[in-house]
Amino acid sequence: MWGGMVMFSKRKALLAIDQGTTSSRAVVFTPDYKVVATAQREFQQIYPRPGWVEHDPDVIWATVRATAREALAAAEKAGYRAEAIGITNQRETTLVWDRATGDAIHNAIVWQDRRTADICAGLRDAGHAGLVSDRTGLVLDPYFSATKIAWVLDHVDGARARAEAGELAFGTVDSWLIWKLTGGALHVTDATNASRTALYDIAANRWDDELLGLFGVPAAVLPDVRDSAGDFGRADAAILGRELPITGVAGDQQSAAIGQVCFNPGEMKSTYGTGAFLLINTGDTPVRSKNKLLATIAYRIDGETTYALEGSVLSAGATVQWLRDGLGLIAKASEIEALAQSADPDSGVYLVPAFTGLGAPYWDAEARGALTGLTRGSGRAEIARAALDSSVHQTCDLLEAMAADGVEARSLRVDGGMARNDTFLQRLADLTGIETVRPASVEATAWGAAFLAGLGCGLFASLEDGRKLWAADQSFTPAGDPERRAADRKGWHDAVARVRSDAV
Ligand SMILES: Nc1ncnc2c1ncn2[C@@H]1O[C@H](COP(=O)(O)OP(=O)(O)O)[C@@H](O)[C@H]1O
Ligand SMILES: O=P(O)(O)OC[C@H](O)CO
Repeated sequence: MWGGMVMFSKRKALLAIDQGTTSSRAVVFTPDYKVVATAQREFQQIYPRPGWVEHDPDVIWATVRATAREALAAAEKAGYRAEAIGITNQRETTLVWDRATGDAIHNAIVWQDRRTADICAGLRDAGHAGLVSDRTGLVLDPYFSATKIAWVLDHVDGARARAEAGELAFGTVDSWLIWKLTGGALHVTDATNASRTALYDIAANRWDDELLGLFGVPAAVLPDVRDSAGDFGRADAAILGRELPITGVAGDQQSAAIGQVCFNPGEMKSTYGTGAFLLINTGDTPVRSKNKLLATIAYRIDGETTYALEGSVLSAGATVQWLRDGLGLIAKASEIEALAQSADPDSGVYLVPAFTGLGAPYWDAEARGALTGLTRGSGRAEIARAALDSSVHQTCDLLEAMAADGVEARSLRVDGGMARNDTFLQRLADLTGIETVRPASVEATAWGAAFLAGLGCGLFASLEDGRKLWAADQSFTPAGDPERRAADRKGWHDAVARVRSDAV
């Protein structure tokens, strides 16, 4: 007791920084997965040309710093003190900065950006797709960082020469944030983020010289790759108010898979945010898909790599946003549920949301969206239902591709903004024929990073500590008529066939 004041020690907590495509969030968790404080800032999307998507690197950093400070302060007020930071991030998004000044030399080129579609097509035509998929588990598509890095080096005056001279650094958003948080002390990333660059040999766990040559990326720009839990330096006291170790890092979809405790082969999650990303744990070996799914690193802990097979859908929640912002059919995303329920279930209307092309299993960067099957009886409700169904059908496409690769799942754990929508989840169970489970907490992505940070700083001993903390909220059991399902799937495939860039 000093001066009449009783000093209580604060309870331990973990700060997750979740830097997403549309917003930056900070969440402070207790070690038993309770949310103590959150802060969130949306930021501007920059669309310089059709198919191009950029973010301002300084805005990414400013929103992360502001939300982290706000969440830490709120947690302190509530009696909690963060012990460590975990970072999770939109993946593939590419930044290049000047090592001397710490300033980015170009806007971040976002994963959705298609500006390098021609470069990818050229490399495919020249027969390089096999090398890329063998080494990286990825397909040759503008989605991944490699061609975006080369684009920046070739379009900013003098950048290529400066990169070769070691003056520039490349990073995905995690690297950029660690660089900023540590005051430029560390240029690092984790294995999950490295596995999304198309420059990383996922089996050998190293940057690949042949790929660096193929894509024209100088090795001097690359970050050091670390385990997903461990030492990522210390956030400078001047930035967050006090020094804090960064001890966990993973790309956001891998982080969600960790938060959803997909630790055994066959355990699967699907996150429905802007896009939708389905990851199934495939154990200690990457599964080489014959159906254009991605083999990726799920996490690397204590030097042991666990792999996942991933299906990436480019537009899921973004389709709901388009109904809200583009068409004005709804005022809020949540209104889509009631509207879709009022639709004629046999309307035959399909929406193919190929706004930025189609992801897995099509990988058609040039495809563009369509609404098909319209009649005079089709209205707002039918379009809303078709919009929700487009995420259901795209999930079915992924599961069918996985099954064709010999990877089957028994149940699907869902999270992300759209997972609040019960109508959507019931349709998902009905059309996939798989039990669909929503966990008690929808914070899987942020929790995954907090959990990794807890592992990295010794608050947790092993992954099994995470499993004990996961609980289900609601299960959606498949129902519905198989004939209607088959007709629905056929209707979807017909609609997709019409938008394919190679369709005749
Ligand atoms: N009730 C709902 N039904 C359908 N979609 C929803 C609902 N609530 C939110 N969404 C969609 O979920 C997305 C937001 O999810 P979130 O996980 O926060 O995304 P991200 O991390 O990609 O920014 C938005 O695209 C929004 O349109
Ligand atoms: O920011 P999100 O949640 O839309 O996730 C983006 C993915 O990481 C892109 O690969």
